[in-house]
Amino acid sequence: MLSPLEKLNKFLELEREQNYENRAVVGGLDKAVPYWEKEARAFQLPDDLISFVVEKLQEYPRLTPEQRRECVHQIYAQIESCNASTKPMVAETEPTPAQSRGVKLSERASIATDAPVETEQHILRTLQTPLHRVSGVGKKTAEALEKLGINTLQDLLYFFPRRYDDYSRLKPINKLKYGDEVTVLGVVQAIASRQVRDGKLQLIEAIITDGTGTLRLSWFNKLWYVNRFPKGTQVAVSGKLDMYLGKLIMKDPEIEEIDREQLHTSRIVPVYPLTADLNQKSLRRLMYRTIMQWAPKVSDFLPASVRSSLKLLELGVALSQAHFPDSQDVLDQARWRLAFDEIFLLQLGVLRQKHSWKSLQARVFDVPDTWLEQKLAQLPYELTNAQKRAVQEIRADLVSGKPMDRLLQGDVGSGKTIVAALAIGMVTYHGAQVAVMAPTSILAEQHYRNLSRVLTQSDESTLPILQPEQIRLLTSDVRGAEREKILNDLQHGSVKLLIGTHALIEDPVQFQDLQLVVIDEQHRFGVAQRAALRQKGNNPHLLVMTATPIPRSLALTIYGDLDLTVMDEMPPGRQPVETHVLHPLERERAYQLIRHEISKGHQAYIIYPMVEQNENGEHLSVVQEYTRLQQEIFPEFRIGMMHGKLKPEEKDEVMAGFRDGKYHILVSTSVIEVGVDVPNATVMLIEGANRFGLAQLHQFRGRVGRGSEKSYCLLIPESDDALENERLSVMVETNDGFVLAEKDLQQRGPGEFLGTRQAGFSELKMANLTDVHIIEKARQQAQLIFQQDPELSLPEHTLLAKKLGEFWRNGRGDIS
Ligand SMILES: Nc1ncnc2c1ncn2[C@@H]1O[C@H](COP(=O)(O)OP(=O)(O)OP(=O)(O)O)[C@@H](O)[C@H]1O
Repeated sequence: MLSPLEKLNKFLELEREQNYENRAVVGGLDKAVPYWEKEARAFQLPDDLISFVVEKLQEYPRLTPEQRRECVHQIYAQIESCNASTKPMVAETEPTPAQSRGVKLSERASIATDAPVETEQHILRTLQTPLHRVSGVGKKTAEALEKLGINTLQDLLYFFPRRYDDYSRLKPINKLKYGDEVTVLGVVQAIASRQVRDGKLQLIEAIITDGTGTLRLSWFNKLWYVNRFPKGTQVAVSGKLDMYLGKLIMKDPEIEEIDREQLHTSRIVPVYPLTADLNQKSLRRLMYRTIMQWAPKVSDFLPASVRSSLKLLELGVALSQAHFPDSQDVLDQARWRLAFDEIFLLQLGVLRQKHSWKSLQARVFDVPDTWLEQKLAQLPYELTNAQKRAVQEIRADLVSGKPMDRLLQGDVGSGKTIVAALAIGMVTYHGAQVAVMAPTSILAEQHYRNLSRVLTQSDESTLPILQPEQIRLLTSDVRGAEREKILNDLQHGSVKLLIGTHALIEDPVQFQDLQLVVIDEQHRFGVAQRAALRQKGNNPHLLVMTATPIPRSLALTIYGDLDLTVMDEMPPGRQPVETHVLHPLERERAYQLIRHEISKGHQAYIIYPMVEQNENGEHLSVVQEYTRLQQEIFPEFRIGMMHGKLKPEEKDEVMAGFRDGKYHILVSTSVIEVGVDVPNATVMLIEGANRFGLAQLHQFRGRVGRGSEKSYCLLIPESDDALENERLSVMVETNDGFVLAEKDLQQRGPGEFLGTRQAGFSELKMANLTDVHIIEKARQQAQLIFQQDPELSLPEHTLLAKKLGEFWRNGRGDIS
């Protein structure tokens, strides 16, 4: 039997669909209303809801179609608000088939008649309900949403539109002009398909009308549109107006069925990301119901002081408006508030992380002045002022009794290795152990070689700090007996310095006395991985190194838990690398420059974006080009080839060969992006340069110009696309890594800039890490709260503490 709300809903649905014939199912209005009213009272629906609906339905027959739609909308809104204040949209038990069948308002109403009174706790718990248990969300929809990472009601509230269609700025059809790019609303008057071009193509044509005129639409090969948008469907179409036989036409427009009820509530309509199993219309309906019911109930975790000082929208309002905005202005405010939340939580977490480390005790590693002076005197060069400052700061950290948390940021070639080596020396001087973690095995191998050379007495340019057997390399390629021996020696303390990839975090790796962790970060490890490696010791000191200069706004956000040392000075004698963007047809000029440099005794790199050609053979690849270069272009030179698919011994052999001058040219993929140090190389040719970000190109370029010889970097994009070349021309204009990083961040956004492997920003849905204004405000507020209540134990911070834990667990993996 249908409940009163189900009956009303059925009636309204038929009304909405203008399905007058079927209205007989629920009887005529004059009969339906008194009957409905009686039943509604028997079901103890709230009196005010009943009288409101009855009053509205009685007006109904006298209304114009436009007013009727408004009336239906008002009834819906009233039921929504009534539902919202009395019961959750959630089935506390598994839904019955009737409950999971559709999206009926009434089902929700009937499920929850005996729902408990909602406390804050209850709401928080309910928001964690898995979607498949939410009434009105079918199994298929729940599964499709799960694919988008949306598992609970709360996730749904934070599942923001991809874009918005602003129907408040619509043009009526009779005002359209040739060339306009517009969105038009109308009803499909006719739609049909026919075969054209000897049956090779299906042409679909439709006519829509909005009462002011008609507009013709056409598509090729979208046969399913004929069934998807039959006559009478209310649609929104977007595209550019063209002319055909003197009449306006929109060719291949985007088309979408429109919910009239939503157009009434908001003229700026959200467009959500979809998967194959979701359609915009039903998803938007689900979102509407969820938002209307739940957004107003969400408790605001931001302390009132923060909200009022920044005049932020209340959280519930911000969530509703971010989905169904009343105007562009409120939408902007809503997005600001939600972006602020994300950065604020990130900053607050970072401050707590720092506080929790700083409250720990760490071992003191003091070295006598004479030790340091003696080591520095053994170097073949004098440290730059920036290097000296970095060494002093690290030395001060190591005697502070608190764990060091330092980020050493220095542009390519600024000499970070020797600074790290001295830090390692200060700790191993006392017999303790050090771990160095790098993001790739090539880089780990490079560090192993460099640090082994610098730290053991192999020639006059090195520091006799460790014996060669005290330094070991551990990557996933090191296996069997060799691995066992390393792990054993590490546990017994005879290995003092272990260098490797994230293999170091794995369980079997046990140190006897780990006291310093050095991470060559390249933004590729998240806070969680740093913490995991740190767990291997007893509050060890931490030094993070990065060669990509990070714009300040970003550094504060992602590395706010670290103290910062910037090495902003290059060793003396460095000349800027002369950079040119060449047309693909000018490749021979590049080859000539390479020949010329090699004839002077120098070496060259040639970089390709791919290891092997893809199926279409579109992109130049290392393997094919290596053969061509060796046979046709440079038969007189020895060429080495390097890419990630080589075996570790092969990589070693190639790198060592290039360093020792056995190869004149090294052709490689991006594996040599960072850390490779061969000062004799003076030319870097980058093919497919358009496929790399500016910061990455700068890293490549940093492989040359490492000595005092003049060096060159040649960029060849795959096409002569003017825009692309414009982007690359920034490389010609500046050698300053900071400028390039800022540009890169603007061009590609933080996700790309930081690299796909960056762990930890999945919780940033609204915020853009380039928005310095929000970052500054969020940082100030986070600092204020943190100074007041570092443990977030005041009653007004209870919700905030909870939210913070949730945010960091979901997005960044850890917070203590
Ligand atoms: N103060 C200095 N004077 C002269 N040469 C130096 C000085 N410091 C370092 N070098 C040399 O500069 C080169 C680059 O140093 P290093 O490899 O440490 O750079 P880096 O900062 O690690 O750069 P990248 O991030 O590109 O690897 C090395 O050949 C090193 O020996």
